Amino acid sequence: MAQKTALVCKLLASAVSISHKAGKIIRDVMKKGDLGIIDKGENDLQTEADRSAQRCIVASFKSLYPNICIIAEEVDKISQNLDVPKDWLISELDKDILDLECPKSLLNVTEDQITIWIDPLDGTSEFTKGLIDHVTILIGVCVNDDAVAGVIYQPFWKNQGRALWGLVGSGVGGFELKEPPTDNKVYVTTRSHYDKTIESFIDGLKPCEIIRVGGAGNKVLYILEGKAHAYVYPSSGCKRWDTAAPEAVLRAAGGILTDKFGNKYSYSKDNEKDPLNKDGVFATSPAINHIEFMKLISDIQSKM
Ligand SMILES: Nc1ncnc2c1ncn2[C@@H]1O[C@H](COP(=O)(O)O)[C@@H](O)[C@H]1OP(=O)(O)O
Ligand SMILES: [Mg+2]
Repeated sequence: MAQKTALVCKLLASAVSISHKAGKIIRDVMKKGDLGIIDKGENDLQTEADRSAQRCIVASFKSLYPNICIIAEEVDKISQNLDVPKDWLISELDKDILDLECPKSLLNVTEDQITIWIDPLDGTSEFTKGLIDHVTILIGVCVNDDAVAGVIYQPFWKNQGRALWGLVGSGVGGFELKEPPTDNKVYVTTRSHYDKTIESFIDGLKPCEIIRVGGAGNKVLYILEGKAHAYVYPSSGCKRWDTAAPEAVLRAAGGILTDKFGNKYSYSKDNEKDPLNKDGVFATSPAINHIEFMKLISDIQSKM
């Protein structure tokens, strides 16, 4: 008898397929040239690409899994309109993901345990400035408190886009996992939310190389592709939809993401009303001892 596909694997297979369509929607908005920028508040923008990509992703998930809790970044009326063109409703399941063996611990997960956190366009500030390589689509599948599966989709990778995925207990795919250099330490941090607090942290980390780029998904990709040892963001501002998918892919690769005290964020649906990662984001490569790294962070904090 054919084995039933586990729910988490099905959700990841959907996420990969849906991300390809949302990526095409984002590329089309960019091609059209009118981004329809709205300022949501201090240093927090939204464009037609954010709105349309979210509508595609949420409408597709809702039509396939009507009972699963979905939390997406954009909360305005347009973004919440799920009456989308028919070809925006993606029901295919990515075949490579369906071929994966689901880790034992995730085999019996039920719909009520799941929360899907969605950032339809991470790196909006960079997108509006034409820094399209910083942009990603983030879809994180969480079971109770934990981010267990995720897709980081780069819509502008080689002009066609690619989906990078991870499943905790199984592995990662869609890219080549690389180790960071063994000589000097490289840290990646914010481009658009840089301030005095971050500058002091960075000063405490020296000697090192600092790379400033946009997007939480993009920064975790720097780690996964061996271009950085850690992602350092000591301030508030990033939300659970920014970190759910990146954390899942990073964990699947053997890395860790926590707040500045070394504590994990919870991705349960209870966080819907307060999704802020208020104690920052510190993510490390599988090649780095996260506990040792957080001791260094704690020393820097005590001196500030
Ligand atoms: N102060 C903030 N206000 C709004 N969004 C923030 C803030 N800080 C971080 N973010 C979100 O976290 C991501 C990573 O931050 P940064 O690039 O500054 O390191 C950003 O791309 C942005 O997501 P988004 O672009 O989806 O709004
Ligand atoms: Mg974001």
